[in-house]
Amino acid sequence: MSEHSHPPDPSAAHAAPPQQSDSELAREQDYLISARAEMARMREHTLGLQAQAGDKIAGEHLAHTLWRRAQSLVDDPGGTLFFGRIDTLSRQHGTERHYIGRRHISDADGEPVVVDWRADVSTPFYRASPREPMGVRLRRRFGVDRGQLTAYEDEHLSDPQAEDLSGQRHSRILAAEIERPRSGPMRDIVATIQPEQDEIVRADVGTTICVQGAPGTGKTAVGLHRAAWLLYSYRDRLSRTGVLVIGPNRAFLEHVGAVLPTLGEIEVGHTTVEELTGRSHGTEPAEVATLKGDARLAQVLHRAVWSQVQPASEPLVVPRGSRRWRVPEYDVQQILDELTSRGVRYDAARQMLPRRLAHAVLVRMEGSGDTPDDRVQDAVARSKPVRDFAKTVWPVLDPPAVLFGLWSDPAALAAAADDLLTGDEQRILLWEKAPRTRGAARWTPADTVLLDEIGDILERTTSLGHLIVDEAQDLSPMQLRAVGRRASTGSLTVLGDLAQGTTPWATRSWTESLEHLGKAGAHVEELTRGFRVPAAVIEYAARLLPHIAAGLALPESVRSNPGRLDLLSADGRLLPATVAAVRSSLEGAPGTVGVIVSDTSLTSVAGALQEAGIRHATVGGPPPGPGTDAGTDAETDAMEVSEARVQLVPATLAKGLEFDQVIVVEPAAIVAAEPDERTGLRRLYVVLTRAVSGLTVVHDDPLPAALREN
Ligand SMILES: Nc1ncnc2c1ncn2[C@@H]1O[C@H](COP(=O)(O)OP(=O)(O)OP(=O)(O)O)[C@@H](O)[C@H]1O
Repeated sequence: MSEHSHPPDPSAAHAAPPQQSDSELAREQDYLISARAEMARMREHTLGLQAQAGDKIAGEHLAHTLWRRAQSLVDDPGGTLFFGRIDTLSRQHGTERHYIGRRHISDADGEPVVVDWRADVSTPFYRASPREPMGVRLRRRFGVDRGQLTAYEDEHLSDPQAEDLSGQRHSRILAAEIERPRSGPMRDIVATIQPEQDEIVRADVGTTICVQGAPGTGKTAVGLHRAAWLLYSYRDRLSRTGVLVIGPNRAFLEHVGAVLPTLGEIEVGHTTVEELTGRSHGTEPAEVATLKGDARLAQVLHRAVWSQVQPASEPLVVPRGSRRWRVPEYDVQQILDELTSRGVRYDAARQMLPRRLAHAVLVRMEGSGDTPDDRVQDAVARSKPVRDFAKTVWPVLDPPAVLFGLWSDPAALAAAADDLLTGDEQRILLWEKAPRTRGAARWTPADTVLLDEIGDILERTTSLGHLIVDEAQDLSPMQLRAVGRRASTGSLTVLGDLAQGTTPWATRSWTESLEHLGKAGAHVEELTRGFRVPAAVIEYAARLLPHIAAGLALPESVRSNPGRLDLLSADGRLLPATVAAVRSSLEGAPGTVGVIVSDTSLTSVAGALQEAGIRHATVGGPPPGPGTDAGTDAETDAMEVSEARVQLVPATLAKGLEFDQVIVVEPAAIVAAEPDERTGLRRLYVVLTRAVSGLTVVHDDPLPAALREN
């Protein structure tokens, strides 16, 4: 690699002054200026277009599309329109040069000035290597600061002497991006997507991929960029069928929610797994929730629904004029048997029943010499005797009624659970005291997943085009089924880390999870290079791995900064020591400071920070009670999490988040807050791996033994 500009150190590449003396850099800067002018021209052109359509609604739609297009062409003077360039040589096209940016820009003749990073021609920018140059002679990466190009780095890939320089250790620009202190919500990584990540991002639309990866290996980033790439590459299909991102909680979605809009994709839904299946009000012991998440429940529910179809115990009798037509029980039963074995949903079959019964009546009419036509069949199907008969043998159901029946009636549960659940298991599922009506039932989160399953047995759930499921290791088999049925005709990107599973029902194997998702056999890819956590911190956290997920590969930090790790014993003064650690982090470096505490210590730590005058916001909302930041400090209270440098984080909401510096308060309490030690240590592993620059562990109680081992 030849480097034509010299940022003082890797992490300062963004701040390096423009190299005005370098004529090549100046030429590239001129190109950027002309690209900006072309983009302004494109915007002017779009603004000048009139929305002319056949009718009012089409006109409004077109006007909205034009407005959105004009919005997407607003230039951000603080950013750059391209971050890379490739010069390629092919027999077909000769020498070509492409500038790679976040969006496509063309000149007045329609010739590309900047190509979208998602276009096929951009692929070699991410994947080419000296071993496989993909026709690339030159790959150039640009250093950028406040809208200016500050540096560039070249790789001459067709040079047989060239070494493989794709790793960030060799690229200051790449290193600078990775080492950048974190502040605010997650950003896109389009300029620096790595080859192994790019393979996942650009996998074909029909491909379901499962990505196992240690903390900070870029799973979330890859999933979001995959969504953006899919929408670009299959726009028509996916804007019709939809793309949805599913994350563990709202705090996580706020952290990642800006990435897709920055990439120009505003129509991707973001939801939590709980929101996916509806609101819940009740709580229950982990043991019960775990059982409700067991895949056997799918069969129990299936039986509970289909057993509502009653055996034909009476003939169908339909009076018409002076005649009474009679369909005997065994003929009715044949119709019921045929409908139950067709593989259609309960409601679809129920709706077919009246016509089937009417047909049986018509056959009898014909048998006695009548010549009834379709209208007669319709009339018979709609007649009261047929409708009443159909309703009796094939009742209308709704999910709450079915679940209410199971949880309140031991006989009903026993009939459906039969050989599937033990007597003890059935006992813990039953309500101790059943609510009087199903409207009064306080459904728990696990119940809502079961209601969703019943809903799907009754009526097919609409499938989307693509789903990105993050932190998927935490989903129960029944939750996985709920996600999977929303991708039954689409595909999935499943992201997670077995070592970070903190629910009682966390998955043990991706093979199993994929089966529950309805995508058995889908490819599992492992990412092992860590872009967030520096070596000193990841090595410390990895002491927990043998206790939480033996067999998983140690993550390899690719950060050149080894990071800072401080273990502080508080000597009985936990809160003052925490405050001091926060102060020192604030003074020591720029970027966010995440203070991660056990959920039960949230109030006391919030009080201590506030007393010390440290402005902060609490992830998930301020804790209740006096002496906290709720209501007592208007300034703190009003602060958005995304704006706060100091963020107080309950350990249960830390998953998926990252902070420039992290202070973990009292690890023993974080472990003890979980129902068992393994889950506690997994929670600790999650919180210890949130730091980009430095980790401080403040403790009064002894550290968990697993962390003391070396
Ligand atoms: N190719 C890359 N270039 C620059 N930064 C990257 C790259 N890949 C990942 N990162 C950064 O590394 C950090 C971690 O990424 P991300 O949150 O996607 O990891 P993760 O595997 O989902 O982590 P976790 O399992 O801890 O939630 C983010 O700041 C992300 O922007």
